[in-house]
Amino acid sequence: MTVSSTCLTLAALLQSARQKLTESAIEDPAFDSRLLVEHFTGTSRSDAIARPDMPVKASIVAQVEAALERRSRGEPVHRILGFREFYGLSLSLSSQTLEPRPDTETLIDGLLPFLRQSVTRNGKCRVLDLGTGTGAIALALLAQVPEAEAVGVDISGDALATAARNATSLGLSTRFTALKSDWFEKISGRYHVIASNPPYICSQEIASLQREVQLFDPLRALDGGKDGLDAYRIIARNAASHLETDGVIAVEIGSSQRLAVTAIFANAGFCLMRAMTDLAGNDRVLLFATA
Ligand SMILES: C[S@@+](CC[C@H](N)C(=O)[O-])C[C@H]1O[C@@H](n2cnc3c(N)ncnc32)[C@H](O)[C@@H]1O
Repeated sequence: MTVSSTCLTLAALLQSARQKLTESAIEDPAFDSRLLVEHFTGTSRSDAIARPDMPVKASIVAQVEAALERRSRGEPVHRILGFREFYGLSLSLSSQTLEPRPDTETLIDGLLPFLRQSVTRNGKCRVLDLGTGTGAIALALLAQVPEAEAVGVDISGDALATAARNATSLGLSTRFTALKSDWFEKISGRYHVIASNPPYICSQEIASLQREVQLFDPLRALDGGKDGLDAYRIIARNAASHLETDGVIAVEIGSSQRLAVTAIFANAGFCLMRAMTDLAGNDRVLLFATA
């Protein structure tokens, strides 16, 4: 059965949407179809239980149908919705922003104690988020620590516009500055926290990524150069000039990069304070301080 652009009940729409995504071999058809139907119908999970016979207008059914078509062709569900949740915040996406991943929330968990310590010690905390994308890291930290301020750097003007929009819609714009810069090029001053989830995939591995990632996440957000480590070398080389004495650097890494990234930062004069794994138990975040 395919979704047709006629009036349907909510239950029938949910069922046919799920069936379409199952037939298209989408990995989690139940989850994705529910997200799309709820978004376009303005309903919630409880409506599906309490009001299964609720009529859905043909025009809304048509919107769901178009979204299912996009999903069937491989477009990630959050790209279709135009937003994704990150650390409890709803963040708008654009074509030049990476979709923030749940694994990156590990970096927020690792950094929050340092932001709070810095506020206790200094009355403030200045954060530099290198490669800010949607603003995910900076905005999640600002939302948790009201005394903190952040500069979000990116090389993509489109990503910075998206990050600034997200800051405004979350009521965080007075503490967030979006700055176009090639890593540290336009950075002046010192920060208590330098955070980054840089591109870290080896160039030659990009072609073998999942099609959702390869086709819909921007290449600039993924490609870390020949060995995937280009951005870490730049960050490690420049961090000392922009870190407060008792400051902390936190980087997200690929699951096989722990030793290589630790060596890059050690050579630049930093010691590993903490290594953290993600929800799947893979190495994901490293925190460094001045040695
Ligand atoms: C993996 S994405 C991370 C986005 C976001 N911080 C997150 O965690 O969801 C890497 C980001 O680095 C940015 N980037 C790539 N090269 C850059 C450069 N030379 N200078 C500044 N930002 C850069 C990309 O545009 C992208 O937004």
